[in-house]
Order: sequence, then structure tokens, then C-alpha cells
Amino acid sequence: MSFLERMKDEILIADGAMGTLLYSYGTDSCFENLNLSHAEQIQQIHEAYILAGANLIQTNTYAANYLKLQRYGLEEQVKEINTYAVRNARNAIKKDAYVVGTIGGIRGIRPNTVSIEEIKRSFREQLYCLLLEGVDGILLETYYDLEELEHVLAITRKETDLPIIAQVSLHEVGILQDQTPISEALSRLEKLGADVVGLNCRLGPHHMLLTLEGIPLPKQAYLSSYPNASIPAYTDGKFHYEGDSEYFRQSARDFRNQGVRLLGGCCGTTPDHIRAFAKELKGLPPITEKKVKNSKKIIISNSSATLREDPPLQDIVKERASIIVELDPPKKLNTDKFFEGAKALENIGIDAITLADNSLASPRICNSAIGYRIKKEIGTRPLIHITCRDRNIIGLQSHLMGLHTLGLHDVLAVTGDPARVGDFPGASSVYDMSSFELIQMIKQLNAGLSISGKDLGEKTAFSVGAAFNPNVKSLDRAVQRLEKKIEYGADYFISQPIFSEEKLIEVHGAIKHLKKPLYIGLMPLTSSKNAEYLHHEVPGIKISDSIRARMAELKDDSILAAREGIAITKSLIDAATELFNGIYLITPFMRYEISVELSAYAHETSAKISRRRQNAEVTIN
Ligand SMILES: Cc1cc2nc3c(=O)[nH]c(=O)nc-3n(C[C@H](O)[C@H](O)[C@H](O)COP(=O)(O)OP(=O)(O)OC[C@H]3O[C@@H](n4cnc5c(N)ncnc54)[C@H](O)[C@@H]3O)c2cc1C
Ligand code: MET
Ligand SMILES: [Zn+2]
Repeated sequence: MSFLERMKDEILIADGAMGTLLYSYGTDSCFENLNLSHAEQIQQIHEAYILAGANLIQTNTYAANYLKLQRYGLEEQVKEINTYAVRNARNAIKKDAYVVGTIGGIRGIRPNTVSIEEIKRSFREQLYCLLLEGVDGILLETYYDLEELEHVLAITRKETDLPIIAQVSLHEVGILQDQTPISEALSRLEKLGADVVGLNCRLGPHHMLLTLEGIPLPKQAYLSSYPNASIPAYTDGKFHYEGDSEYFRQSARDFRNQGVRLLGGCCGTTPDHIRAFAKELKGLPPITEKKVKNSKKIIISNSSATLREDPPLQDIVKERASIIVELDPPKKLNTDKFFEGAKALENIGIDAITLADNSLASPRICNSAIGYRIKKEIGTRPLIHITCRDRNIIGLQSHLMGLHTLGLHDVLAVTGDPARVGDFPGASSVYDMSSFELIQMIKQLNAGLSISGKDLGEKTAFSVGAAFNPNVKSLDRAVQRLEKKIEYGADYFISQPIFSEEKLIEVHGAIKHLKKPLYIGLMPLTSSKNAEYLHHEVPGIKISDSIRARMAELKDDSILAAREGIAITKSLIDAATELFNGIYLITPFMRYEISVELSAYAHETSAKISRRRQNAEVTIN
């Protein structure tokens, strides 16, 4: 009799975790490889679950596909690992029990990086290995992404008549990560031919039971649940789970009352948890009717957009000449000079002060704190740079929500210079996200949704700038990155500084097909040493030979050298203003008076050019 036939009038008990159990014994490498290297240990775990009362055990193959095995260089071992995994499970069975071949989901909480086609290829290979070795059913478990599960379930149904268990992982009570209600997800899985549908992992009995209250008994399938033992804790450098087996015993009947007919455990559970379930439900028949509690209606964000007091920079720079100035937050705690500079720049009438996020990976006063003060005390628009280096996904989202609360809506999303260039070369560089993903995430907040898909109750109103580095060998490739950044949602670009007219013309030609505006970067040199340092040591900055020669001639006179730097930048402003509406001036060493002089010059230049263009139009007409 297949386990499905038994489930007509029996509640079956499944096994518990494999991965976390192995981890608790000290394994911290590829769990699935132990099917080959430590077959006996795997067999003993299976035996322990059967002894505890499991009617159905799963192979140790959760991640035994090439997409996951390649992390360990084991992608060529898919066949051996799956084959031996089935044998290890079979060898553990002394009496009546079933073996299901398990395959876990690939896509997680992060933005999807693996294509469905790739997942299907990897899945097929593993599925064939399991089927070939002879299992009693297939368990598809821990799927966060319903689309992925639907694809792999369809493949499985096409390839076998064996029973299929299809399980999703909750995002929170009642919903998946993409906000699909669980009841809808399970009914879609049932329609695709799953024989058992249910939930596993991520949350424990409490949240699973609350979810099950809103789920009717499936018509053509049975319900399953494999809760985690608890939320994991991290102590002394290790993860561990606290939920004890007595707590599981107490919840067993509740699972039965919600209509569950296959009850097992996921992360953190042990044979003790399974024994508690088995003992408590022994001899009890499944329920056949159920009253469903009205599930909470899931509201997809339809909140209105936040109103901005000022137009976003991309709208301004599309219409007219616009100057933004970078004034780096101080490295020391005294902010007097910084605010003197910010006031002087406000007086000259720039459109924004851009505030780097610990540029060159060295700590400075937090740019959102300084930005908020600039807005409040001076009235200038702050543009907050955000790197992927210093914050993980949680920190990035929380930071952006904080900026929204402060009314700071202009951000520049960048990767960030690596930590090893800065004050703490040993600090970690997080890079949970690429600059592309950061841009995408900010746009998702603008749609009222968190990075994990939760309704935020309000839409943010961020205007998202992105970085452009034209000082590279292949300008084409740099422009391709801009095209990709536009696809991810970038509203405009800001470039690294440029130090020659030829480069300005080349950049103009290379990006004129893009529909998004650019602020072109210009940075006054202050000395020959400064020019040589920037040219040789700062990533992404290249200064032409002729300019370096001009600076070198004045290397013994610091005042004249600084004047020369300003003169060079003025001639670049002349050329740049002919080509671009946006000028981005970088202030060297907090010498804001230089940026003030250059901003005034840029204003005059753009006024001159627009007068000349108007006159030309009048003449033509
Ligand atoms: C306007 C501006 C502001 C900045 N502000 C800050 C700041 O506040 N704090 C800070 O730490 N850093 C800052 N940076 C530096 C920036 O983070 C680094 O230059 C980073 O390496 C590139 O950032 P990005 O977002 O353009 O990276 P991306 O375009 O996402 O590129 C990331 C990586 O891809 C690679 N790459 C990029 N272009 C190419 C190409 N054409 N060909 C091959 N590979 C390529 C490089 O390895 C690069 O590091 C800023 C840069 C700019 C232009
Ligand atoms: C990550 S969810 C758990 C996968 C698998 N059932 C295991 O216990 O190892
Ligand atoms: Zn799990």
C-alpha cells in the first residue's frame, strides 16, 4: 500500500531535520556529501527517526543538485550523492516505512538571481537520479517562491505517478513572500497534481497553526506540516534551536484538528520532537471536516505616494542647467567648517549638496545625520550616497526607511569602495546587494513594499541616482552598466570626475542615446602631488598627461598650483556646459571656497551659453 492510500484514514508521522541535526553534531560543510563519506552516520539518523515513530523518512538530498553542490565543487557528484542517499534511507528501514526523495527550493528571500530555466535543468537531473534509484514518493520542500515550485511540480507530475508532497515556506502568517495567500498557493499546487500540500521550515508550530486556521481541507490532496523547532538563536558562534519536544507534544492535536495528515519536523527538530508527535497522535484518526476561520484579508499596498516638497533632481536637470556639489561629511566631530561651507554653497544657489557614504571606506559623520541638519538649518537639498558596503539587507532597508521619515528623498545608490582601501582594511565589506539590486530595492520601497515584499503602509518618494565611471578601458561596457541600471530603476547618473575635454566629448557621444540625464563630475586639483595621487592611487580616476604636466610645473608654489587647478576646472566647465545640463563639483579637502567660486563660474557660463543659444534662435527665425 502506498503512503497515500494509508493517508485516507490515517495520520502519518514524518521525520524531522537532517541538516540542523548534522550541524549540531559539528558538521559545517556539505551535508549531502555525507551520504558518501559518512553513510553510516546518515543511516543512524534515519533509524533514529523511524524508531521515534516516523512512518515516512526523507533522503538526505535537500541540496543535492548542481546549483547548490557547486558551492562545494561537488556539481559532478549529483548522481552518486542522490543514489547513495536513497540507499542509506532504504538501509535504515527494518519494518514498514516509506522513503521520499527530497528536493529543496533554490530561490530564497533575496531578489531572484537564478533563472527558472537553470533551476529546471538542475532539478531534472536530481529528480531523475532519485526516481531511478527507486523512492516511494517525492518531497518538494522549503519553497519560498511559488513560481519556482509550480515549475518543478509540473515537471515531477509529468515524470512520475508516485505520490508528490509539495511544501511552501511561510513569509509570515497566512502569506508567501510575494503576498500570495497560502490557501491560494496550496490550491494551485493541488491543481498541478500534488497529492499532499503543506508547509515546512522558517517558522514553528505557533505561526503554522495560525496559518492552518485559514486553510480549508484540500479536495484532492492531503495537508502536511513540518514546523521548525523554534526561531534559531546564535550563541558562542553557533546557531541553535530551543523548542523542546514537550512543546511539540502539546501542539500535535492542534495540527490534527487543523486537518494535517502528514506531520513532521523541519529545522531544529530531532527524533525527540518526532517521538512526541507520534506518541500524542497514536491511534487518532484524521478529521474529515473543518471550519475555516476567516483569514485576514491581505491588502496589497495601495497607499498613496509621499508628496515631495521639491521636484526630484532628474526633473530639474532635464529642464535647465543644474549644479550639485559634493561636500564630504567631516572625519572629525567638529562641524563648524562644514556648515560654513554648506551655507556659502546655499548662498551661491546650487541645487544639492551631495554627501558621500564613508568614501574611500573611511568613517565620517553619518551622512543622513548631516543631511538632515543641512536641510533643516540651511535649507539646501542633501543628496545622500548609500553604499552596499557598510550595511546588510536589513540595515539598508532600515536606513532607507529612516531617510524617508526624515524627509530626505534624494539618494545615490553605489557599490562603495572596498573596505581594504580605508581606515580599517580588515573590516568586512558586506555587499549583500549589488548597486543594481540596491536601485531595485529603493524602487520597491517607492511602490510601498519592503525588500521581502511586505506592505510598508506608505510609499516612499525616492529619486535614485546611480554612479557612472567613464574612466575605464571600455567605455562601452561602462555604458552597458548604465543601461542595466536604468532597467533596475535609476533616474539619473552622476559620474566620476573627468579631466579632459576629449573625454567629455567622448562621454557625451557614448551616452546621448540614454533617456536619463547625467551630472558630469569635475574636481579641481590642488597640487601636483594631489594630481599624481589621484591619477595613480584612487580607483576610477585618470588625469590626462597634459594636465599633470601643467600641475607639475607649479609644484613649488602651492597657491599658484591651486589657482591652476581652478583654471583647468573652469575651462572644463566651459566645455561641459556646452554638452551637459548637470555639473557635479567635488570639493577638495573641505576647501569649499573653491567650489563656491566654481559654482559661480558655472552659473555665469550656463547663462552665457543660454543667451547665445537664444540669440541664435532669434537670428534663425
Ligand atoms: C558619483 C559617485 C559617488 C560615489 N560615492 C561613493 C561613496 O559615497 N562612498 C563610497 O565608498 N564610494 C563611492 N563611490 C565609489 C564607488 O562606490 C566605486 O567607484 C565603485 O567601485 C563603483 O561604484 P558603482 O556603484 O558605479 O559600481 P557598479 O557600477 O555597480 O560596479 C561595481 C563593480 O563592477 C565593476 N565594474 C564597473 N564598471 C565596470 C566596467 N565598465 N567594466 C568592468 N567592470 C566594471 C567594478 O569592479 C566595480 O567595482 C562613488 C562613485 C561615484 C561615481
Ligand atoms: C532548510 S529546510 C530543511 C531541509 C531538510 N529537510 C533538512 O532537514 O535538512
Ligand atoms: Zn528547515
